[in-house]
Amino acid sequence: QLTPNFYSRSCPNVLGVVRREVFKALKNEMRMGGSLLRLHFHDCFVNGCDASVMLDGSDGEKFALPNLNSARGFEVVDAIKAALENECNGTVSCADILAIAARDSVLLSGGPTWPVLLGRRDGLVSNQSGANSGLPSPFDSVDQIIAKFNAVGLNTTDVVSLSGGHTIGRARCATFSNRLFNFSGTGADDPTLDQSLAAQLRQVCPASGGDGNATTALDPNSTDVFDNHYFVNLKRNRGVLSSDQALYSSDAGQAETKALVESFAASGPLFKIAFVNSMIRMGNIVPLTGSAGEIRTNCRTINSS
Ligand code: HEM
Ligand SMILES: [Ca+2]
Ligand SMILES: [Ca+2]
Repeated sequence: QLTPNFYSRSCPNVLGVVRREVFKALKNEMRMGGSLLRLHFHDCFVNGCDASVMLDGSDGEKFALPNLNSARGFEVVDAIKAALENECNGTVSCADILAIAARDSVLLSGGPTWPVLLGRRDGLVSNQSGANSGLPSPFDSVDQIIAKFNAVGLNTTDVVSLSGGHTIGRARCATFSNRLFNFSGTGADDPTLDQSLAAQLRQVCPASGGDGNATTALDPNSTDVFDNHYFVNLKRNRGVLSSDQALYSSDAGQAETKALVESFAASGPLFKIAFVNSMIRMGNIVPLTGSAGEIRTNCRTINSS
């Protein structure tokens, strides 16, 4: 059972310390807000929110396809952890750090805030395979993505509201360039991709050669601001990932996701309320509590006994 007051006696400044470190990181690079939000998501979907994503080691989640050359922000988490070890050693879990840093990243990007529930403990294992099978892919259908959310206890509303996390951050060409050239062997672009955006994206991701790691904003024209513009984009066929656009355009019986996109596009406040609600639900995915797991000293390694 998580609670917002978990550290009120053992580490009363925890929230201030994390806020200060996240602020520093975003001042240096606004994109880090997106990277930290995504890290919490990738943690919670694999073995629950237990900081498994943080563990080093060649069979760890960091080497799974959705994370390799993609997940970022590990050094910022290290800095937060070091500051907290200084403040109240052996007390705050890496899993809770990821949850607070995600909340602060959203707030400092102009989004909503909420009381973060705390008291998670850190897990002892991290496997590539769990991340490969549990994390949604940008090439998944809406039905496949819903199934992966259902598998961790989240619903279709959570799929759409949390996809709104793509209102900030960036994506590499490798994750969407299949939409730009000879889409699914049709000889043309993805028909659900706006032509002028397609032309823009082809500048970033040229057909041949170029830098496969080049990136573009997931929410063109509102990159660093946590707003509902992402949903407005979807209504204009301006979603960057195929999995984004499919929430609105999929003809595979997804009237429900389309209706949710419509309502979040129409109302920023409605989106923000739904996002907060879903973030709390995501942060509750099978947390280790009580004496399960441990409080890591270094987020990258389990404690030696
Ligand atoms: C619904 C299924 C989802 C899919 C298929 C998906 C896929 C992706 C992909 C492919 C990228 C780009 C990665 C790269 O370029 O290497 C990305 C980035 C991102 N995702 Fe998602 N994502 C999903 C859900 C979420 C959720 C639930 C959140 C958080 C609430 C989230 C937050 C982000 C953020 C903030 C970025 C940008 C990260 C950065 O700039 O470092 N995504 N996502
Ligand atoms: Ca995890
Ligand atoms: Ca935005």
